[in-house]
Amino acid sequence: MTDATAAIDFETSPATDSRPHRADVPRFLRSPVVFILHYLKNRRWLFGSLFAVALAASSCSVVVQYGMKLLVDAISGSTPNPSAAWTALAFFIVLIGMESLLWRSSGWLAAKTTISVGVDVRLDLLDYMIGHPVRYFQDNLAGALGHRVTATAGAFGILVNRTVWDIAPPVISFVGAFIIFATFDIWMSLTLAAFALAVTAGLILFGFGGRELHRAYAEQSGHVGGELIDVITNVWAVKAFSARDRERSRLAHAFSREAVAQRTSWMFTEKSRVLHDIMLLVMAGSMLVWSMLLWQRGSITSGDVVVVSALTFRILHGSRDLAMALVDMTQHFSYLGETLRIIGQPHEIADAPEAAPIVPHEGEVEFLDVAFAYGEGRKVLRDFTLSIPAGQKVGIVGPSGAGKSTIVHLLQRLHDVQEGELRIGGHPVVGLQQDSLRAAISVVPQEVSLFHRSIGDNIRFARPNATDEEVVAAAKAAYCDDFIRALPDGYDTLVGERGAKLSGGQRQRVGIARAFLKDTPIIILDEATSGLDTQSEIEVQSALARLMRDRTVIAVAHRLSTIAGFDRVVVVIEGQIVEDGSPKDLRRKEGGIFARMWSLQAEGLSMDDIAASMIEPSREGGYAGQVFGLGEAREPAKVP
Ligand SMILES: Nc1ncnc2c1ncn2[C@@H]1O[C@H](COP(=O)(O)OP(=O)(O)OP(=O)(O)O)[C@@H](O)[C@H]1O
Repeated sequence: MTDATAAIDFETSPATDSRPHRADVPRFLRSPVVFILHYLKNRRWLFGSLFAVALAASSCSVVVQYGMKLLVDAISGSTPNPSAAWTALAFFIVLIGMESLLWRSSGWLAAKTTISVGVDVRLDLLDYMIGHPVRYFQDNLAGALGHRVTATAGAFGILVNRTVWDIAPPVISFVGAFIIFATFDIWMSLTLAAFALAVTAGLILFGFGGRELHRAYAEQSGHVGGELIDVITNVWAVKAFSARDRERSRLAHAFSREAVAQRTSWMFTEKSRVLHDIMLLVMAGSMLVWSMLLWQRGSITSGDVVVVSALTFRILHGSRDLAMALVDMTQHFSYLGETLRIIGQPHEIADAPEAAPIVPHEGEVEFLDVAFAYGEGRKVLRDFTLSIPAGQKVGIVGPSGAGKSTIVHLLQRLHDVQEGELRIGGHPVVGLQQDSLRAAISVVPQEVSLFHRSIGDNIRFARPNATDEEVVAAAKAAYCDDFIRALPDGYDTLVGERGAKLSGGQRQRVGIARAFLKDTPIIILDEATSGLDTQSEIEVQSALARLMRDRTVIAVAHRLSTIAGFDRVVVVIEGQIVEDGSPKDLRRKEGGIFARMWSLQAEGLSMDDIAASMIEPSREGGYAGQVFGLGEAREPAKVP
């Protein structure tokens, strides 16, 4: 992270003690202009030098033309003057050398500045982006976001480089030519100005006309890129369904649509070149004729004719670069604006300014009258109260959609509660920094998320400063050590994309090893053993049993057998606790829901089959929550 990022200036609204805090967006992400100025200001001396050197180099290139005029005048006059000719030549050569030196210096400065800003931009955008909730990454594809971050860094470089190399030189040439032409004919200067402005404006207008074509090509190209990646990612399905030819012709279709869009966009650029060539011919021809007439009348020298022709060509060539640069820059500018709109949205969940960097050491968890809904949707949790003393192991069970995962997500503060309060170790979670809150919780999810790095690094991800011995100890505790040592490179073996080279059970155990290494007072098991075969489940269960010792555990479980040994089971239906007690007591409870779930699962029914068999459809035909025999159980549950 750069200093700039570290000092990100969050304008904040006054925070209250217990309400969630919504931070405003850092200033530099608010508009493309502010964004660009932010990075220019961060390296003001380097960028200042870059622009100064570029202006000096452009000026030099105009003066070089003047040097040529002096040389021609010295050798072509009626009385040749060798000493003036040699001086003019020396002046000319020195200027050419200076111009090269200045342009090369500008190249060096541009490389130094834009490359480092490219690093900063990517880190800053990534840093801010990671603060968005998980839902944001579900709504915006990961590949598209990654591409946007990289392209934005590129866009900044293009905007700077275009300004330095395509805008500064023609503008300086124009100003220089205007001054030089004015020394022999002011009307010539004014005509040149009018012509150059008309050519540039005409080309810009024409260029804007093509924006839609270029945009259509960019869209097609992005679409085709996505299709190609989709096929490669799903190569298993392509092979399994013998779909090679089908997919090939599907892609051929997409490629040819892209080719049409590309050709149209390219041809438009060619048309603008033709237009420019015609303008160049008319203007350069007129200026040359005009200067020749002035020379014929003896008003100007041969050198003046040379400088008029050289500068006219220079300006006209520059005008095309200028027009194209301006069109291109507006496109990059709007891309930047779009990126800032997507990435620079306010964080839904942000640390309050006074949030404490305290890592809770006690594993006590309290949900106090919590209500929660996703967006404007129905309430997923209502009047939800649950107190879990430190060290207790609680299983949360219930049908699909009951709100079980929501409960554990709220605990990690992936969302903020809308009513009530959530406390961990006695601290309201909204009063803690998110990083310190999460440092107190280890999560073993159903799908452990692994990086395409070595298996050792993946375990160490939980605690980057852990020693090799600690990593191995965690792996041993999670029953991973044996299988890791059997891998070709042991702990250095790369695990493949998202851990593809490991089995489901092995991935789970790596997840458990991470939790051992993180060593937190609270453990969340989010359906950690579903989807495993019996052998894997036995291994994972043994690892979990060790992990859970002396910690608070909250486990979302579909298979009731996995929580049979827990201290407590909470049955949740439609966001409310309907039963709460030890698994032993609940299993024995006459007519109890858990007892019926248990016996139905023993008969081989899944949790959803059980839920369906226990919920009676309402008269309207939907499930209105008419849960059999839940009248008493719907009373707020008591902590055992
Ligand atoms: N990100 C989300 N945006 C909108 N609604 C959501 C989101 N996540 C969950 N829901 C909804 O909230 C309700 C509770 O979901 P939750 O995932 O907590 O249930 P669950 O009990 O864990 O279900 P399952 O056992 O199927 O995982 C469901 O109706 C679900 O559709």
